Order: sequence, then C-alpha cells, then structure tokens
Amino acid sequence: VVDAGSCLAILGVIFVGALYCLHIIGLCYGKHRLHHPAPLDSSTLPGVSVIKPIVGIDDNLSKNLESLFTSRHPQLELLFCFESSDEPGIEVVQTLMEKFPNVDSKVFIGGIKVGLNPKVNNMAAAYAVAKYPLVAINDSGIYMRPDAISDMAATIMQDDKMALVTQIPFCEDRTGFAAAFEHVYFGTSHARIYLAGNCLRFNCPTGMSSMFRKEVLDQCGGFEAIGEYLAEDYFIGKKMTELGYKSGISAHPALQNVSSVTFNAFFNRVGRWFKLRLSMMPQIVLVEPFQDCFPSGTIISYSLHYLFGIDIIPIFTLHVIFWITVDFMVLNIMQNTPLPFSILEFIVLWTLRELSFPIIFVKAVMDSGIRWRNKVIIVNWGGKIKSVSYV
Ligand SMILES: CCCCCCCC/C=C\CCCCCCCC(=O)N[C@@H](CO)[C@H](O)/C=C/CCCCCCCCCCCCC
Ligand SMILES: O=c1ccn([C@@H]2O[C@H](COP(=O)(O)OP(=O)(O)O[C@H]3OC[C@@H](O)[C@H](O)[C@H]3O)[C@@H](O)[C@H]2O)c(=O)[nH]1
Repeated sequence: VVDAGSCLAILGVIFVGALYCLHIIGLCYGKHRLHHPAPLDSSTLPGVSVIKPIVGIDDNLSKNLESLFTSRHPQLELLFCFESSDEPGIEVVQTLMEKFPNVDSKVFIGGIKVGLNPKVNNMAAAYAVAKYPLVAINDSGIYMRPDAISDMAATIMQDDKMALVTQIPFCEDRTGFAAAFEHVYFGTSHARIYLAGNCLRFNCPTGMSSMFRKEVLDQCGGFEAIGEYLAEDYFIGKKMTELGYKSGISAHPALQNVSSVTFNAFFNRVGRWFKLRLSMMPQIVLVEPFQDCFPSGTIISYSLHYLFGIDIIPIFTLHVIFWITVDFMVLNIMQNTPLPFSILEFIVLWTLRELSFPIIFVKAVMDSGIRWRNKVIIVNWGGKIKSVSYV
C-alpha cells in the first residue's frame, strides 16, 4: 500500500518532470521555428488589412506606425482606430499619411459597439470594411520589421487549414532596468509556455500581433462573437479550432517597445493577464503558481528526498542550474542577435523575476476588478465581461 506522502511525492515528480519536458519542447520548437521565414514568394500572397487600435500616446508610437507604412507586403491597407476624436495619436497618423501618400490608409474614430471589450469595439468599424482576405491585428506598442506582414501571410497560406498566426510576444532592445526585466520575462518563462503550447497544439494565442483568414472569423460569427470576452485573442483561437482550423506562429517574434515601461506597468499588465486566465480557466490556479523555477524546485527536491532519501540541496541546485541554462538558451533563440545586457545582468534580472511572481498571484486573487488603461473591467467565470466602468 502506498501512503499519502508517497502519492504526493510521485505526483510532484510527474509534475516537475512534465515541466522539464516543456523546457525541452520549447527549446527545440523555438530553434526549429523561429527566424526561419516561410518560403513563399511575397508577390503571390493575398492582400492584408492591418487594423491598428490606438489609445493614448507613446514616444515610440510614430516609429511603430511608420514601420507599417514601410512594410514590404505588396497589397496592404492600414486601418487606424481611435476611440474618440481627442486622441493625440490621430495627429501622428495624419502626419504619416501625408509623408506616405501612396500607402492605402484610413482613420476610424469612435468604433462600433459590438460587445463590451473596448479593444474589439474600437476595431469593429475597421473590420466591417476590411477589404482583403487576410486581416492583421497589430497593437500600438509593436514595431514591425519590413518583412513581418509577409511572413505572417506566408505562414497562413502554407496550409489550407491554417486560419490564425500570431507573432510570439517578445521585446525590441531598449535601455533601462524595467525594460530589461520585461525582455527577460518574455524571452524565458513566457516564451517557454508559448513555444511548447503551440508545438503541442494548445490554444494559447496572444492578440498583440496576429493575422487570420477573414472568412474563417466570419464563419465563427465575426467581431460580434468575440466582443463579449475580455480575452478576445484566446476565443478567436478557440472558435477557429472548434471549426477544425489550426493556428501557428510566425518566424519573427512581436517586438514590443513601449518606451514608458515601468515595473508597476509590467506587473499590472501580467497581473491583468493572470486574472483573465483565472476567469476563463479557474483550474489553471492549481498549476500556474507552481510552474516557476523556485516552487517547482522545492517540489522536486522534497519529493525525491521523501521517496529516495536524496539530499535536498544538491537536487534543488541542479534544478536551478538546468532551469536557468535552458531559459538562457531560449532567450538567445528568441533574440537571434546579441542581447542588450550581460550574462551577469541576465542572472540578476532572471532571479528577481522568479522571486517576484508570487506577488502577482496574491495581488490578482485579492482584487476582483481588471484595470485596463482608463477602464476597470469585471469578468464573469468563463471569460465574458460583466461590466466596464471608466476611471
Ligand atoms: C503537467 C504540467 C503542466 C504545466 C502546464 C503549465 C500551465 C500553464 C501555466 C501558466 C501559463 C503561463 C502563461 C502563458 C502566457 C499567456 C499570456 C496570456 O495570458 N495571454 C492572454 C492575453 O493576451 C490571452 O488572452 C490568453 C491566452 C490563453 C493562455 C492559455 C495558457 C495555457 C497554456 C498551456 C500550454 C502548455 C501546455 C502544456 C501541457 C502539458
Ligand atoms: O480600451 C482599450 C484598451 C486598449 N486598446 C488597444 O488595445 C491594444 C492593446 O492594449 P495594451 O497594450 O494596453 O494591452 P495588452 O498588451 O495587455 O493587450 C494584449 O493582451 C490582452 C489581449 O486581450 C489583447 O488582445 C492584447 O492586445 C493597444 O493597441 C491599445 O491601443 C483599445 O483599443 N482600447
């Protein structure tokens, strides 16, 4: 008869063993998939309607918008969406429209109310008139390489059943400690789950830079079908999967570059995402707090000690060495060029990130509202928005 302690220890070994497998899958998939552009001639690709929702202003907004005007995709329309006519970004767009008069671009103000998700409402007017078979949603804080749109389109067109492609979230090189902290998070912990999840065909798309077949989203019910959810990106993927379509990732990561990144803004953002996941899939709370390096190291060392009497300290040390080494390899695969910080800085940033995440879980569980820009959003279990209030 196996006692309760042994059962728990065996469960611990299986759980942490599965996490080690995720590391290896993420590493191999990243090496295989990232920075190898899809081999299709861009002149044969369909046109793309790019929807850019913009709220507020940032020092890098002009640079990011210009990166769309200078995209190399042959057939492109740029659809800029603002919630109101007093948005400061409108002037930035108008200046670029004058600078690039030959680029097909339009401005939409006020959106259309299709649900409670403010980003979806903001984009809905543009989606209603998008003229190309492929639609890209591209957040304001993303810089696009000249070949990024074509690579996303080529990735979709390689497979008739591929309906959705996302760029894996990452960061452009920036200066400053908070920016480097964000860089490390998106290049390690987040990248591992995103790469392994995509490789294993889990639905885990992030909507900061995505492209999909318009006819497939229309089959799913269009923007009306996703506007009631806060995680519209997750539900786009879910509905497409239910119709038998696949999703994939582009060769190029999404280059986030908000200039005003602070620790507070970073923690609020990942906290908001955690709350959103918690409301959509509450069972995630059973694994998510334990899937970081130190909690899982504690689980594996106590489990092996209980089962086989092995000393705790050497197992924990080996666990941390394995974890940080594979994380560093994944970060370098994501980056594909020299990192903007030294190995020593990486170790400090990585350690701080690993130690700081429990605070996010505690903060998120204690506060029911989800703060997003100038709104506080309450989400029901299942992911549908209950209410939006302005602050
Ligand atoms: C037996 C061991 C299993 C461990 C699996 C670990 C479970 C996942 C734990 C944490 C998730 C980390 C966060 C991932 C980043 C998600 C970013 C995000 O929240 N984005 C939202 C905003 O854009 C978006 O709306 C949400 C998308 C859904 C995310 C779903 C996450 C689950 C991914 C699971 C993939 C791993 C599969 C491993 C299966 C053994
Ligand atoms: O009320 C809003 C908030 C945001 N937005 C726009 O939505 C985009 C994303 O906003 P932020 O950068 O604040 O938020 P995030 O990076 O956290 O968003 C990301 O995660 C949550 C997902 O549901 C989103 O699809 C994804 O974009 C921006 O382009 C922003 O201008 C709106 O149009 N209206």
